[in-house]
Amino acid sequence: METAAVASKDVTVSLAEKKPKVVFVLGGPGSGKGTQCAKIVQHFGYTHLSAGDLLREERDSGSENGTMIKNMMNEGKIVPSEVTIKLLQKAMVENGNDKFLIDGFPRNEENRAAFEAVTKIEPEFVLYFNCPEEELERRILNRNQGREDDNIETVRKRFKVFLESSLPVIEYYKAKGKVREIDAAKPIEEVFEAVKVIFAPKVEKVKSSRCSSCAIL
Ligand SMILES: Nc1ncnc2c1ncn2[C@@H]1O[C@H](COP(=O)(O)OP(=O)(O)OP(=O)(O)O)[C@@H](O)[C@H]1O
Ligand SMILES: Nc1ccn([C@@H]2O[C@H](COP(=O)(O)O)[C@@H](O)[C@H]2O)c(=O)n1
Ligand SMILES: [Mg+2]
Repeated sequence: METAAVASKDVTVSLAEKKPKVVFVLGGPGSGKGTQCAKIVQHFGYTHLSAGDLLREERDSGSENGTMIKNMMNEGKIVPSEVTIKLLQKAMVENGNDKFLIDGFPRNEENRAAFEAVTKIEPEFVLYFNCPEEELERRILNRNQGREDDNIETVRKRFKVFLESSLPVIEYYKAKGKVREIDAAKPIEEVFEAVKVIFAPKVEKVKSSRCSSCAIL
């Protein structure tokens, strides 16, 4: 226990020194977070960390938390923040990159407040994929990736948790002017066109004065 606490402190210190740039990626189950993150990685050099994928790896690793994670996921419930944050911290410290897309996190107020308190990292912004429930259900039931939680009963529970616990987090960041909302009901390439606008470097507006070395106004 003492060793685990020390290891966790070391990770926290390393992360504080690294000061990574973080973008949170949120949206209902099946809204296309993973699909769009893969594209952002290719075009904009971020590293994609999916909280759900990290929890699935931990569940399957034979760790002491495995059974608890499995039960929570099958019920569509949110795993205690301590577990998820340790996995995210470790993944960020071990990775050479300094800019991360954190997909599916923070899922509730507890996730949000604990991440901020432990890591002292404030996201650059929150990318929010907004999509109606009927479309989410259609996508999840056609996904065929063998996920135990991709069944109609669990999807409905996950969507309820999204409305009750995750939307308030999005509202919290909206009030801080940090949410970039995307209509995720459109086809994949159209959604990515909207995503690109958000990630593309902003070109500074040229002042309307005469350029001294050329004839441009
Ligand atoms: N814009 C889109 N239009 C149609 N299908 C899509 C779109 N985006 C993603 N999909 C498909 O929907 C399914 C869910 O997408 P994805 O896995 O990216 O969602 P997610 O938000 O990561 O879901 P989860 O929260 O369950 O991990 C996949 O089969 C994907 O190919
Ligand atoms: N912050 C999180 C993220 C995910 N979970 C659990 O994992 C399930 C799947 O997540 P996806 O993002 O891959 O859909 C989710 O339903 C939760 O059970 C979590 O607890 N905390
Ligand atoms: Mg996903």
